[in-house]
Amino acid sequence: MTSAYLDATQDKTGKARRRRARQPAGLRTAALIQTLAALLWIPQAGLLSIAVGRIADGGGLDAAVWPAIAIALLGVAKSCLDAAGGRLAFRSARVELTKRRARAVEALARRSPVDSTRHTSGEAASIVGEQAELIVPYLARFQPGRFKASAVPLFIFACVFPISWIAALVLLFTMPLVPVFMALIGWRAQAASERQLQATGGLNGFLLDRLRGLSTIRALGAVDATATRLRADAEDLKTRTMAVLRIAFLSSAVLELFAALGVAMLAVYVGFSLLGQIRFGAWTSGLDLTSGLFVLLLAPAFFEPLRELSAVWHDRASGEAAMKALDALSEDGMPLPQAKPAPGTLGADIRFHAVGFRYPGSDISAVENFDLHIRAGEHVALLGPSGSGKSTLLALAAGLAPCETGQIAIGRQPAGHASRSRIAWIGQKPHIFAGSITRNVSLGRPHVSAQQAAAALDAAHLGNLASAYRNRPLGDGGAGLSGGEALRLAIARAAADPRALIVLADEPTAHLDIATADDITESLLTLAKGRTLLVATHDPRLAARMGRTIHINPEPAREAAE
Ligand SMILES: Nc1ncnc2c1ncn2[C@@H]1O[C@H](COP(=O)(O)OP(=O)(O)OP(=O)(O)O)[C@@H](O)[C@H]1O
Repeated sequence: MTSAYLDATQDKTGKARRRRARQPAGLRTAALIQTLAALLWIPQAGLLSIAVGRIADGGGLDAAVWPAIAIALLGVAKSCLDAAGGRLAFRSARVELTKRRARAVEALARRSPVDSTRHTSGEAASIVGEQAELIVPYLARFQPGRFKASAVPLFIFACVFPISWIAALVLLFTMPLVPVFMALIGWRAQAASERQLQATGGLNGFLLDRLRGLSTIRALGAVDATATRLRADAEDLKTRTMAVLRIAFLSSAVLELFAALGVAMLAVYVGFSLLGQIRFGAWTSGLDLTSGLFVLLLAPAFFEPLRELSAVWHDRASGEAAMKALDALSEDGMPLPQAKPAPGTLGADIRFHAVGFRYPGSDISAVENFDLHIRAGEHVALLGPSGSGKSTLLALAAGLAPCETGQIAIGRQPAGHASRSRIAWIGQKPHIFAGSITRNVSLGRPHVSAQQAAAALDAAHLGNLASAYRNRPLGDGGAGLSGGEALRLAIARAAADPRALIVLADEPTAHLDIATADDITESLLTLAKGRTLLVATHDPRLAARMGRTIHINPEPAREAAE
């Protein structure tokens, strides 16, 4: 069986290109098994016609015993083959889905977190978790169904033609109408399914985003506007889902109509032939009961695979749309730096050499030709106006995005995968997970023990809070913690990791009152003892506590040792 579904692969330049991929071997075998099961109806129908013919010729019930036993045995074999084929198809489809999901998740994990062209989290979760499931019925039911629908009618046609050319002709003329109409409908179904999946992903993304920002929405009185938008999106999704369902029902109705017409025409022909009213169409003088019944029994079986195919026709549209969405997720955007580890130790000094960087889709460089050497154990502040590229420099040093020009070395290693394990990052808005404080500090890292997490909490002056929350989990997004406490928790996360030789902190004292800011500064300095510290800040009090301050301007950076 030839290939039939789309696949996205990466060429050398990282661009995704589409090609037709071969079906998994399991699906091809499953299609063959299911087709064989359907073909067993031909000998069953033959035996049934012979048995009825013998009884009608006065042979009595005895003449029908052996055919009846053979029919029963064939029936058992048919059921077993059908079940085995279905099972194999389902398993192969799930394996294929897992492969595609893994590919999409790996591609997502390869992308830089600072790439704003990434899919929204809600949309990605919706595609990987929910929409991807639509691939299973498509592969497990539609693909074998299509093979069956192209093979079984041919065999039945080959059996009917030697008995009656007119019956074969009826089948021949009614059959092509079915695929033609289904193709026409399928065309629209594909577009409708894509629109529906887009709406589902969009709604999920919107919902997740607004749930995260619920307190902002409430605080600024935007609840009504958000609810109205949500209602409009839900209505839109409903309309698109109904469009898909309408097309699915229409395709089934069209097929049932043509199948019923074909069977009815054959029944009329066979009936009148047996009554002796029609004497043409058969190769011999006319149809007898055995051959007439055989043709009549095969007629529904001729259309059966096509009817089954129409029942799963909309699976194709939604399955291919889901594959497209999953493949789009698998496309690479701005990758995390993947530089191969160089010989030599990681070290704790940072060297920026002629570093330049531009965000995807932006015409302006966020950082241009930046040079700086930070010695191991040194504490440095990056000071500069908003938008001058301080956070970007920190992200580049953390190996969260590749430099466009120049390079950054951590010790003797290029900033990237290897160096990330040596760096602790304290972001502007640390994410606090729902759960215990200790788990929020250890984050499940195997090299961070419960004792290290407790010591880090003490060092970040969160010991009392940790005792108060011993039996109580923190709420979603850090509900229950003040802004200063959330920042201290982020400091504790960094302090708990004994492998982190370098600490990067992005505006750790922003939006805090002077007393809390001073407190955070002290915690940061305690954490950074014996480690390299690079802080992006607007806070002159924090900068004054560092060993050196680097002033950054949007123009080429200038260094001022203080
Ligand atoms: N993820 C992003 N995608 C696209 N552009 C971005 C992204 N993050 C920052 N920028 C742009 O890059 C430039 C530098 O931003 P950056 O956040 O590094 O500045 P900053 O000096 O840290 O600013 P602030 O002090 O306000 O935090 C800005 O023009 C900003 O709009």
